[in-house]
This record gives sequence, C-alpha cells and structure tokens, in this order.
Amino acid sequence: MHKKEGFLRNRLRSVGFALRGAYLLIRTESSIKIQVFIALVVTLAGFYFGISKTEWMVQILAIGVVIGVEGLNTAIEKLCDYQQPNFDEKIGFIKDISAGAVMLVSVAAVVVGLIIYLPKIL
Ligand SMILES: Nc1ncnc2c1ncn2[C@@H]1O[C@H](COP(=O)(O)OP(=O)(O)OP(=O)(O)O)[C@@H](O)[C@H]1O
Repeated sequence: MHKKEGFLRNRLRSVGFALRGAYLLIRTESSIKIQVFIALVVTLAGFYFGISKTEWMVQILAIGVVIGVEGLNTAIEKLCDYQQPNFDEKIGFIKDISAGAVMLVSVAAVVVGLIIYLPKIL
C-alpha cells in the first residue's frame, strides 16, 4: 500500500496504529480497564513481596496473555456487531467461544497468582 515510503516508515506507521489500538482498548473497554487495574495491583504486590526473577517473568507473561486475549476478544465482538447487529445464534456461538478463550487464560493466570502469593501470605 505505502510501498514507496520504505519498509521502516511502514513499520513505524503500524506501531503507531497498534499503540492507538492499545490506548483505545484501555480507554473504552471496561473489561480491559479491570484487567489493567488487576495488573497494577499484582505488580505492586510483586514489589511488596519481593518476588523472584522467575516469578516476575511468569507474572508479566500471565498479565500480557490475559490482556492480549481480551483485546482480541473485543475485536471479535466488534466485528460480530458490525457484521450482524441483530440476534443471530451463530454470532452468539462465536462470541461465546471468544469469551471462553478469555476465561481459560484468566483461570490459568489466577492459578499462577495463587501459586506465587499463597505461600507468601499463609
Ligand atoms: N448478535 C447476537 N446474537 C446472539 N447472541 C448474542 C449477540 N450478541 C451477543 N450475544 C450473546 O451475548 C453474550 C455477550 O455478548 P456481548 O457482545 O454483549 O459481550 P460483552 O458482554 O460486551 O463481553 P465483554 O464483557 O467481554 O466485553 C455473547 O457471548 C452471546 O452469548
């Protein structure tokens, strides 16, 4: 599309779009807001309890995966609403599967949190 302008300029443009997407997600989506809030709380908890380097890596990965998958789920929901604003069983099924994916990674993230923090609290 913007072939003439060179590879680096196009990459930078894409990074700009992605940053705008991340900003819009955090500004407009309440589920992402909650997840970002939880991410901040567990980050503070990480400093408070002085978790290890490995625990930080797993925690950061868990946060990134949950927020990333939630972002994709939001994109799928928007696409569904754009394509089919009316009630549609197939759309409901697609949205349920997408929400199910968020739930699976969220449960894994909660288990990670429990494994890291339960022994430090009890
Ligand atoms: N057009 C539709 N046709 C049939 N069922 C739908 C439709 N839109 C939503 N649903 C049902 O409602 C559920 C919630 O969909 P919705 O798009 O409102 O997500 P949401 O509540 O905004 O999710 P999130 O909290 O992740 O943003 C879907 O999983 C699906 O079961």
